Amino acid sequence: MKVSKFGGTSVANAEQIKKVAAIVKADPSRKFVVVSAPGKRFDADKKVTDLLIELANAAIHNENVEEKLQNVVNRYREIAEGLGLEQIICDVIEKDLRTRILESKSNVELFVDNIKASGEDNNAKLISSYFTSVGMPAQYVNPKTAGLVVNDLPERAQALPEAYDNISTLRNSSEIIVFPGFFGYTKEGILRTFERGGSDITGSIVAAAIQAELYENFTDVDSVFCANPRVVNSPAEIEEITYREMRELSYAGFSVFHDEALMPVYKTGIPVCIKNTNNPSAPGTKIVAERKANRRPVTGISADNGFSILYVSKYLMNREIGFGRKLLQILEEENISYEHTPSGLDDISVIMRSHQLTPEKEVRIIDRVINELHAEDVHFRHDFSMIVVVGEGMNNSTGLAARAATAISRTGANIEMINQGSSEVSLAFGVHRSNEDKILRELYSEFFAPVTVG
Ligand SMILES: Nc1ncnc2c1ncn2[C@@H]1O[C@H](COP(=O)(O)OP(=O)(O)O)[C@@H](O)[C@H]1O
Ligand SMILES: N[C@@H](CC(=O)OP(=O)(O)O)C(=O)O
Repeated sequence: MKVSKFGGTSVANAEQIKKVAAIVKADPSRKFVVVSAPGKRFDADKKVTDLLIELANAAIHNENVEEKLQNVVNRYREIAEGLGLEQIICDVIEKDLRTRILESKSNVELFVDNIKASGEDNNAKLISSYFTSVGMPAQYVNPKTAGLVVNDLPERAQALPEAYDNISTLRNSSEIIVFPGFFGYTKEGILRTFERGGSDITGSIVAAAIQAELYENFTDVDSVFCANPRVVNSPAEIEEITYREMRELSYAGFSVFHDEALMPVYKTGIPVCIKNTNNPSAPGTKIVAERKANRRPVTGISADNGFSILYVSKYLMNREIGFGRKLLQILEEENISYEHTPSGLDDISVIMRSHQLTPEKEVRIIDRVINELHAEDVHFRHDFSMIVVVGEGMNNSTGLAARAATAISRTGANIEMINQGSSEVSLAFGVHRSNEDKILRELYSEFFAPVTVG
């Protein structure tokens, strides 16, 4: 049995959904279909999830929501029309959305999560009706009924262990299960969404729960490329990649697959295949526990922006027992997670995602580090990118860091931080955001340009 997840671009309009039906029909083992909300139909288009966020924000600010609501409903109307479905399904969707809009806004996060999740929920209802209408008996399954229980983190929920047992009972269904991605329910029955891009996570949870032979992730590219194709021209395709390589790359910018989606399949050893809805016969990229070695030490290079650095210096810091712990505790108390902590004798930098910071938090953190840890220089710097070079072959390849640093120096950019992960499958460089793209291109030509991936 396979679980096939179709991303936003694969379900963006009627034409795409017809391709999805053909793909599912072509292989009877595709019994579980996880769907996203309709995504972009063209570059300048808006995803339904973004339209829903606009709608939720308008409602919270007591603005007139009618136009924004119609923007969403019209996307489904257009799809239903193109698929030859009865318009009644759109009336059901509109009614559902109006009910959600009228719910209490006293807890803003809860309200927004509930509106956002309707994108996937209503699309799953629509797609299962379409499957049935073309002779593919299908059943929409709500994550609450299926028991996809999650913890109570708004906009970034995580599945609880019992979710897997609950969902496993769906194995015996004789119909194709159409499951909405992106959200689950707490034990108390509160809806919570995953992080953006989180339908990948739902697919992985379902695949692990039903012990699928394969988790297929259908998107709009033939494979995972060695670098972001929006920055590097025609990057090489990756045939096979390990879970840990993919985790490192997804976390740091390979938006094609959500990094958190790797955990459930990794734990159960289920292989993943990234495939193209627009070209399903292409082999795609396989994500596996172990892959055959190739000649290259580097598998991929990713880049992501939105990082800030907290710089702290204090003379004789190295002699002070507990300094690092106390510093990180201050961040913990501000609910901030960190990514890297490169340090010298008398200084330490803490690198974190900037979205966790507010001007007030920054002032509080600086005050506490000065007053409680008696540091001499404490300041934040923003607008950094992390460029991560990843490959299983890196740990037995000498001179790789030197090659990467030399390539970066050719761009004239300054390296703010270097961090070699202890697993030695990754090497991260902190650079100013303005240099991100040119560094990515230079590193790509250093490690990939002369040879084709085998
Ligand atoms: N290294 C990479 N390999 C392939 N695609 C990538 C990579 N990095 C970024 N992408 C982008 O990811 C996109 C697919 O992911 P996403 O937009 O989330 O699709 P979906 O709508 O299927 O969920 C591709 O169109 C591509 O622009
Ligand atoms: N629709 C949600 C969840 C998701 O996974 O979407 P997509 O498959 O289009 O990346 C989002 O936009 O974040």
